[in-house]
Parts: sequence; C-alpha cells; structure tokens
Amino acid sequence: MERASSLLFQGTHFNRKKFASDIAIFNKKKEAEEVDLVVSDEVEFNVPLMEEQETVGKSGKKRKRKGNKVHEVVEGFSVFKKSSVSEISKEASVDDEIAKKSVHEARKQIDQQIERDSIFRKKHGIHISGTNIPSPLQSFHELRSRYACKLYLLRNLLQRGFKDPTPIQRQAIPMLLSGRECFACAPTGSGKTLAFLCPILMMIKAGGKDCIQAIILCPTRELAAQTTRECKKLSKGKKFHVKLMTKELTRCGDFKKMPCDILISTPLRIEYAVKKRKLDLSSVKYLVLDESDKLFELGFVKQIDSIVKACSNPSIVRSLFSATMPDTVEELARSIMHDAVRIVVGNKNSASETIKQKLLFAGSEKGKLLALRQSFAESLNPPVLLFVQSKERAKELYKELAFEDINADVIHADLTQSERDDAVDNFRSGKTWVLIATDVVARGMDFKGVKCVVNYDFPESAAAYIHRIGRSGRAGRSGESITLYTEEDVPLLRNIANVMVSSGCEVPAWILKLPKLRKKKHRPTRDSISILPDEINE
Ligand SMILES: Nc1ncnc2c1ncn2[C@@H]1O[C@H](COP(=O)(O)OP(=O)(O)OP(=O)(O)O)[C@@H](O)[C@H]1O
Repeated sequence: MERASSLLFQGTHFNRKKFASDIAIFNKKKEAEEVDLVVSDEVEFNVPLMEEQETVGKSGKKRKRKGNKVHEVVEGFSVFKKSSVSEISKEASVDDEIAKKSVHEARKQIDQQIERDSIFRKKHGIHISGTNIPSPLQSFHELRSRYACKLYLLRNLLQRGFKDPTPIQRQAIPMLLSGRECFACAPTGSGKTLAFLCPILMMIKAGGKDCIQAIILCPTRELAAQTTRECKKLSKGKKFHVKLMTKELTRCGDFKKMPCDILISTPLRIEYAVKKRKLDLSSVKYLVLDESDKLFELGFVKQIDSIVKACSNPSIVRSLFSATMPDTVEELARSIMHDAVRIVVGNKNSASETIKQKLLFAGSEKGKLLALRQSFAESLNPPVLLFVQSKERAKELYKELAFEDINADVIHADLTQSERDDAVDNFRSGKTWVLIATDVVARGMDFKGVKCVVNYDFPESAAAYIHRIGRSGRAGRSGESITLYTEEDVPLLRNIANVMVSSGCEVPAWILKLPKLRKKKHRPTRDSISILPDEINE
C-alpha cells in the first residue's frame, strides 16, 4: 500500500490532514470513475479476477469488480496497472528483443539460403530474373520432401533412368509448383518436356471432374504425339486421361462426355474445336506453350491468342518453353503473363555445347551433292538427319539417295499423317538410317542417338539452325552437325558463325567480319538438286 500511494501521489506536495475532508470527497468521486477503469481495463489487459463481484455504476449498468473495498480495489488496480504496465513493457521489451533476434535470425537464414541458391544456380548455369523465386531442386527426392510428390511419379522417373534433374528442371519445376508463370529458355535436348510435365502431373487431379485441367500446345503434330507419349509414360500407375488432339477428335469428339485431364495439340486443332465444336477451356489450370517462339510467329499467333482467351480461369498458370527466345517474344509474353519469372540456362539462344559443329563450303548445288556423297563414303555414321529447305527439295534429294541405294526415307508436309508417323517410327527404331526432312521435324523431336545432322540446305535463321542441329547431341550425349553452304548463303553465314562461337566451336575469322544481316531470315532460291540424267528423273 505504501508503495502504491507513493506511486499514486508521486510529484504532489500537500498537507493531507488539512485537506482530509476534500480528500474524502475526491476519493468517492474517483471510486466510481476507477471502477469503470477496472472493468474496461480488465478486458483490455486480460487481468485475472481474484474474486468477482457485481456492482451497479452511475449509468446503472452491472459491473464486475475485485476485492471487498472499492478503494483497495482501485488502489490495487492502480498499483497492478502501473506495475503491470512496467512489467508488461519490460516483458514487451524482452519479447521485442526475442522477436528482433528471431527476425534477425530468420533474415540471416533467408540470406544464407539465397546465397546458397545463387551458388547452386551458378554451378548449373541457371540465370533467373523475377521476384520471390523458389530454391532450385537439389534432387528429384526433394520433390517429395518439399512438395509431397506421389511415389508413382518418382518411381516412373527412376524407371526412365532419370537420376538427377537437368538444370532447367531444377528451376522450372519448383517455379511452376509455386504457381508462378514463367518463360524458360534452355538448350535443345536439355529436358524441357519433363520440366513442364512433372509439375502438371503433381498439381492436377487424376480423373478430375472439371475436365481439361492442362493444355500443352506444340507447333507440329509429331511433337504433340511425342509429348503425349512422354506424358503417358510419366503418369504410368495413375489414372490420368492424357489425350492427343487428333484430326478425328477435333472434328467428331464429344467434348462434353470426353474424359480428359491433359490435352496436347497443335494450336489450329484446339482453336477449331473451341470455335466450331464448343470445346470448353474455362477449367484449364495449366497452359504450356512448347517451342513458344515458333508459336508466336505469324502463322500461329492468332490461334494462340484465341486459345489464351478461351482459357479464362483467372488463376491459370501459363508457361513458355523453348531453346530460342527472341526479345520480341519475351516482351509479348510479359504483356500477357502475371509477374512472370524468366529462366535461362546457359547462354540465351545458343546451341547445345555437346554438338561438334562444322561449316563446309560446297560451291554449288552440284557441289553439295558431291560433298554429301563423300561424307557418306568417309565418315557419316547413321542415324543421320538431312535438312532441306522445302518439300520439293526433300523429294528431289530422296530420289538421289534412293538411286544410290542409301537406306533413306523422307518426311514433309505433303505426306499423309500415317506416312509421316511411319517415317518417324522407322527412323526412331533404326529401320531407316537417313531421314530427309523439312523443318517439320526440326523442333522438339527427340530422336535418341542421332549421330549427325546435315544442313543440306542452309537454315533460314539462327533459331532454325539451333533447333535443327539440336536433334543430335541430346541429354548430354555428344553429337555432330555439318552445314553446307554456297555463295547464296553468305548473307546469313555470320549469324550462324556467331551461334557456333558462342557454343565454343571454331570458325574462320573472315566469316565473323562479314556484314551483319538486317533481316532475321534469309531463304535464297536454289537450283534443282538433281544431277541424275533427265530420263531417270522422268
Ligand atoms: N533428368 C533427366 N535425366 C536424363 N535424361 C533426361 C532427363 N530429363 C529428360 N531426359 C531425356 O533427355 C532427352 C531430351 O529431353 P527433351 O526432349 O525434353 O528436351 P528439350 O529440352 O525439350 O529439347 P528441344 O529443345 O529439342 O525440344 C529425352 O530423351 C529425355 O528422355
């Protein structure tokens, strides 16, 4: 009590005896006011009541109070309040200290993690830009510890022989699992397909009722078919409905009754189904644009636009993947994506470093055929992929090689779907040693073990070059490419040479001094390939 009154009257000096009656009146007034305080402050500070009583205040409201004597209660409360405030503030400052320390500790740990992540990314050639980027995957097992990945998927990864994630998988998988939109650029054959399939399989429901939950768009039917096969292999053991949008499905599919979790297609077929057959894409949660720079080219961009609009789910996660990503595509992508993260593995727009690239001057069209013959005779080991600039030239070259009894086949857009499928299957299985192709198989096709890619006709752009030669040297294997050129190809020579230099290949110095080509593409008209006598050609 003494301590209480000394606290109560701290700083006041007056004669208590002389003013005793005033003090009594004053105390009565205070009693009522401070009872109010007890009630309100009890609530505020959560003061435990020793003995609860009810009293009626001036306002007539029932109030709770502690103790027998109001005065004591008031003093007690005041003391309690004052000491509580100081204790609380002491405690609070201790709490503050602890909080500050733990915030500091947490910050330190975050900083250390950021540092570790950045060292790890550097080691794997991963470059990122964006905010709040999740840590890269150290191993596939982390899919389970960090993201509760189901065992069937880990088992399937292991069965496919995938021991460790590739750099693009290390960063893109956690990104998509965190619901972030991204555009990813990584070399050909570096496992981009798994980088988008894996998170989709982890995030959507197998046999979900909502119908289509994920859409993967590819520029060619062959690539769509390949991705469908890959998705089915990865989802083995789970009842996912993985569908390839075939011509029949586009025209006659009953989309309302069709069970489909993941739909894989070229843009034209989906656009047709949306516009003419009322295919509903409003439940799509994941939209992947594989070979995205190709999909943003003139022939596709309108279809892509209408598909993106039809995928109206506001929480959709969209992602773009390719080995080449021009700045214009990045800008376009940024304008439609939310807070997208950019992931680049290695040098942007460069060829895989596992491919030994060669340039060979052939003088003329006839010189090209002679150079090819010589290469077959001396060093070319099958399987070999030969690229030409048009379907007409593919047919011409096929005739030449068939005449020489070379085990060759051809693939181009004039063939029926089943002829195209057969050409791909026979080349894959080793029945065909040499496949002559237009750019229809230049992107994304995973022909394991292609020893050499020959650019019989010079590619029309640096991007086309990167994708063509990328059919060899996949998944860390070594590969080879030979690019024949004539005088007509010189304008684009420097661009291709730059790609070669950036992936560590040597080129003659004079090529690098050639004037820069303003246009991105160059497609010269060429003389016919044939050197066969006319009567054989007829
Ligand atoms: N983690 C992994 N470990 C080993 N091999 C892998 C791994 N992930 C994927 N692969 C294999 O690597 C090969 C190339 O993968 P994928 O076709 O996805 O490459 P990509 O980056 O999409 O190439 P492109 O740019 O040509 O489309 C495939 O045969 C695939 O099975």
